[in-house]
Amino acid sequence: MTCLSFLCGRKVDPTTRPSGFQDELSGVHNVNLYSYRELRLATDDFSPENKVGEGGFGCVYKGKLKNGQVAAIKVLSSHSRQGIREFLTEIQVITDIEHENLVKLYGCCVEGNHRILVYNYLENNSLARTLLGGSQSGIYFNWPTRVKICIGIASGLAYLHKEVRPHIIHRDIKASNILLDKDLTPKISDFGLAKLIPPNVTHVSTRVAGTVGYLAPEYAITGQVTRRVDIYSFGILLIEIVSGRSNNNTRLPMDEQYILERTWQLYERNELVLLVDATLNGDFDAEQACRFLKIGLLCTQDSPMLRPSMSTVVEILSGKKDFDESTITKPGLITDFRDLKIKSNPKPQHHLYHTSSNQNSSGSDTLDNMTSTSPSSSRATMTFTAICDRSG
Ligand SMILES: Nc1ncnc2c1ncn2[C@@H]1O[C@H](COP(=O)(O)OP(=O)(O)OP(=O)(O)O)[C@@H](O)[C@H]1O
Repeated sequence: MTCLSFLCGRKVDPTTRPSGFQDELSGVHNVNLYSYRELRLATDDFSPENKVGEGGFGCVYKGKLKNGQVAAIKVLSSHSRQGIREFLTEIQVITDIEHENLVKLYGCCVEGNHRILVYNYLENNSLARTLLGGSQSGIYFNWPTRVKICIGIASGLAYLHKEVRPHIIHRDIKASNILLDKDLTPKISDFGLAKLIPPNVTHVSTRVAGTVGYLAPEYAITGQVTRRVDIYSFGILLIEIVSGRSNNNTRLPMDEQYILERTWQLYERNELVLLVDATLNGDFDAEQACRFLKIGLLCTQDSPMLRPSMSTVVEILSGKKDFDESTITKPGLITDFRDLKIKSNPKPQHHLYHTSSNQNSSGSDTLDNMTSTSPSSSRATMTFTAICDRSG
């Protein structure tokens, strides 16, 4: 492994180098650069036995690096233009960032057409696969563990939003992007869609990208990204963690399928406790659990300005700060913008809440209209144009 600044630059064959690579990384220093050979050796030539998962951009392998570190080695699909863009963003955003609740990027490999990211290896997979993925994982998430996970994710996000300069908006907070280490400490991962917010800027306008079910309505409509977009997604995730179910479950009766609608119904009936995961068998602090669900509602309020900042959320979750329950207003519900259409190109329009039959492990569709993915991608990523059609 070579530890280099990309400014000094290790020479990469210009004929095979991904175009724009050095330009885009011109501000990134101290990226560890691994040779392809080292990563091949680390993973026993990327053997299927070492494969630990697969996402939209390629396979992930467990491997042992030359220095003895165990790593997760994410090999990006060589065909995917989106993969290159997100690969670069990931490096730009999280190189040099360290926080207990953020995944650590050890470095990358850029050799010929190979583009590989190397992370610290996290033993207990993602929340989507474990907590929301049924009982097969064998992990029991008791109530104190869930509390720790919720506060950990909130702390990681608060750090991105407030501590890091420039501030970072993640844009794809969801259960499959929360990995768990051996102690079930949560680590936010997948910074491929993240946006850096320059000083004194309140929002950045982009094309809509994110995951249906976690997407803040105002962002889906306007494409304006603010930190409140992450806060909305966090609110959904918080409710998922307390309830142990994913945000959209089509096996449930119609009026229970969308978790946020269900939470609001139960809140209005003063029956929030019914939403708490039944697998806890009543072994939880009911007052705290209902409080967490109400914080989920605070974070998903329709008006972005009413959502608390992530640092406030950390304080409320940890019981250091109170909030006035009577201030909770109606959440931004998918049903409120049923006529928001997502136009897929070149196929006919898809409603936001029914984008496609392809689903990722958390049961969510991923939207990203920046570019198209390789045909082999397992992720439901398509070319989209968001249009707001209120004419019915
Ligand atoms: N640092 C890591 N340590 C251990 N396993 C990991 C690590 N990173 C990823 N994985 C495994 O690889 C799988 C795929 O991860 P990846 O980030 O590529 O995609 P994803 O987030 O699951 O899906 P998508 O690309 O659709 O968002 C994860 O579900 C997890 O099982």
